[in-house]
Amino acid sequence: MSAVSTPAADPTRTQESPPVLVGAGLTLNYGDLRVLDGVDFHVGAGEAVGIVGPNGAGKTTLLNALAGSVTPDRGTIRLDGHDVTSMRPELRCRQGIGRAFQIPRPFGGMTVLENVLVGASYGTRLSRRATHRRCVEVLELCGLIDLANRRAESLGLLHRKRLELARSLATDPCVLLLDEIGGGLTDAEAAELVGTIKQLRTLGISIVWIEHIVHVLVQVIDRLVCMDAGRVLAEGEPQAVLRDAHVVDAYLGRGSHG
Ligand SMILES: Nc1ncnc2c1ncn2[C@@H]1O[C@H](COP(=O)(O)OP(=O)(O)OP(=O)(O)O)[C@@H](O)[C@H]1O
Repeated sequence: MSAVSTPAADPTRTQESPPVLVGAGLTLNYGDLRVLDGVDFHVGAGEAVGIVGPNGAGKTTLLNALAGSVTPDRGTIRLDGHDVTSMRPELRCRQGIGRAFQIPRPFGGMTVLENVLVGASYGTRLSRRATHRRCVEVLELCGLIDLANRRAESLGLLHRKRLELARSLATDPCVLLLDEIGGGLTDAEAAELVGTIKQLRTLGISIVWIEHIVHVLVQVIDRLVCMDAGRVLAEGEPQAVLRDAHVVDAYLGRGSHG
């Protein structure tokens, strides 16, 4: 790994922001292809970590492993100190790992509010009244309250992305995993999305965000991780990582980012 890595990136650190979600030594193969190769990753309480890297670096697979939709061949994943390596994704969701996907797939035939209600009913154990209140809060936070009764499939891309975010927030996550949610947005729309994600940070939610639109990502994150070929190539203070010669060579120099 590059020398950019800082002591603050040590998963054993015990400063104000203790690690909430930790992956240690994560290795995963698809047949002969090693997609994750001994990845150590962590995000602290209230911390926002960005992940960049060239296509095929293993970024989404890392998120899949953290969320539980794939199980690593080796390594462990801990949430709040508890081993969740073998825990199914729906149970991890109930334990506080929320996820928003690159391509929003709202439930068709349902309104915006109903979509968010599904997330809240599924991910939390709140009473009916509290669930409804939570959904209203989430819709307000995501700028969707005025569209609550609109059919989800009638939304434009930005609002679909907001709904994707709202659905995952409705599950009451302590860690939110975001996979290229800025993709396809105009600069103005991406700026709006940044505003929303900054608001989430004020609620103390930890964020892990894979994003090729680096200038958008760096407006939000505390720490940047660059992956290449299933490994962590560099991590640390975002601008320092972006200046790192290995990162420039493996990622920025290839022009694969947005
Ligand atoms: N289910 C799968 N079966 C076989 N190979 C897979 C599978 N999922 C991912 N891969 C391969 O694993 C490698 C890493 O994929 P991954 O999607 O994690 O990369 P990524 O860094 O997220 O890339 P991108 O920026 O293009 O989304 C790629 O070579 C991909 O083709």
